[in-house]
Amino acid sequence: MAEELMQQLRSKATELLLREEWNESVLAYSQFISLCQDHLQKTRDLLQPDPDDLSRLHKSLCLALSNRAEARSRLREFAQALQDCDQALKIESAHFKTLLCKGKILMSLNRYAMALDCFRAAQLDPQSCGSSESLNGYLEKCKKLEFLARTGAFDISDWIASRFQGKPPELAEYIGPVQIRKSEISGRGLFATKNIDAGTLLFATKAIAIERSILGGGELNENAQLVMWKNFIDQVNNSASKCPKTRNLIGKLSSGEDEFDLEVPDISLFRPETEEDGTSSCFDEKLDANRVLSILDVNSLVEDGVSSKVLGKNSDYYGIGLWILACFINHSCVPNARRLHVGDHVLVHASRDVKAGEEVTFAYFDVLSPLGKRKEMSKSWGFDCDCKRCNFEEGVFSRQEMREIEMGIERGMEAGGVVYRLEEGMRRWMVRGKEKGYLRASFWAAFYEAYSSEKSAKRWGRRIPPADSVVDSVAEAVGSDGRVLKVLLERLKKSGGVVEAEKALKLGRGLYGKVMKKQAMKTLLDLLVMHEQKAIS
Ligand SMILES: C[S@@+](CC[C@H](N)C(=O)[O-])C[C@H]1O[C@@H](n2cnc3c(N)ncnc32)[C@H](O)[C@@H]1O
Repeated sequence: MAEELMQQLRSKATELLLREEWNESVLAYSQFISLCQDHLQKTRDLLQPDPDDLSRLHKSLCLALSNRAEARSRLREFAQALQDCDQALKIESAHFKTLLCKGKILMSLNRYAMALDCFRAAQLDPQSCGSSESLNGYLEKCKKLEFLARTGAFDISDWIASRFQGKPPELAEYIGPVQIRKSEISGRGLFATKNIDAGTLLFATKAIAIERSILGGGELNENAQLVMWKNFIDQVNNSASKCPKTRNLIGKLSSGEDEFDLEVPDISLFRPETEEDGTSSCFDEKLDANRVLSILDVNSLVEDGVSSKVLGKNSDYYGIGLWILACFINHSCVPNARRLHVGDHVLVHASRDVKAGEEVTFAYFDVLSPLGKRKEMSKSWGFDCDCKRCNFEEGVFSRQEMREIEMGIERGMEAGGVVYRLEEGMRRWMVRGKEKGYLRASFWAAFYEAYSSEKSAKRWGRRIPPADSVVDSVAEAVGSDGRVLKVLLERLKKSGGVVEAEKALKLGRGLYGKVMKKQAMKTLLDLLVMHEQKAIS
């Protein structure tokens, strides 16, 4: 009787699995597994259990656990799916299907080294011959990702060479020379553990959740943004409910209050290989819905896709996401890092040379803007920026002459005139070195306009500084930026020059990172100029 019921349940579960009805299939397998375990226990309790019966039941149980793992992995319930795999492998340590399933789950969780062990073990199973093609495919992909996760040696050259056609390249999660420490800016921050040169990848991480949409203008836009925000919150909650580790990590993020008291998590916690540490049990009490909202408010980032940005495609495109490790980076108006979005990954690299022990910062908003505008933007982020540039500029912007320059801009003063007055002012106020770069960055719009127009360049001639020295000082102060690089590229196009070409490549590395070969970088820089020209015309 029990045998018959088991047979029926097994057929039903298999059918549901084949029909890809994952939830129902999990339920049916769970019933079958429980019956099978009972039956196994009863058979074992017999005075003389039949070894064939035991072996048959073990096989059935192993296969059912393996199939339930497959269904659970399709539902992205990875933790439970892994438990099923481990139970199945306890019964049959070389079970091909289970090893393949476990390898795929571990790969989805970015635990490449462990996934490789599974695929290699599966290769030893004689059953693997029939499925060798897909197994070899996974094995090769996993080897590549394991190498990337270990070395951070990403290369997106081919994708750029194809003008971002097709899917973005497959990337791994990687953590480079950084650690989390208490920050003098606020709460915790990310710090360099060694000297790093511009373009070096600091880390790459995949989003916990991303919600993307094409938004139109007006009221519709506002409604669509609300819907997006709601979907995004649902996605985050969904990820958190399915993975205790994700839940635990989200719980470590700032909700914007009492940042000074927040614990400083060890960077190893963010490595995909690190198992859940058990603290999640007390976690649910802390992570209520309001807290999730505050956490997302403080930590979510707008996606800045390199492909759409460079090609100027889909200007209405909007994506919002949560990239956990990036959440520990504080803002500075003199940032030393940038982010590059490729697919669902964010790659954070140094945008200029960074010293060991220096805090890694990126810009939450446009830092090529004057102090007043930056203060507004920082307020809307819920903090008052207290960086050295803001502190320095507080003093300078209170000068009467500075106010006159700002008023001149409002009244439509010619860009060359603004630049001239600012440069003259800096000479009189004895502003030197980096601080010159700060103020030039604040008035970048005027510099940009002055250098972009032939008429202005002719009119102001030597009374305004040469563009390349301004580009150098702004890049040194605030790191690489597409608009700054563009001025250099325009000059390069007109007058050539090896030094300028090298300088442009260095700025390009600061802007996009070292994740592409020289030729691909040149292609990207050409695309950048073409897009800017289109945007201007
Ligand atoms: C994404 S978190 C950055 C990491 C955060 N410090 C932590 O301990 O988790 C953003 C929050 O950090 C703080 N923050 C970031 N940059 C700041 C700055 N320049 N000045 C003051 N507070 C800043 C603000 O409270 C902001 O809401």
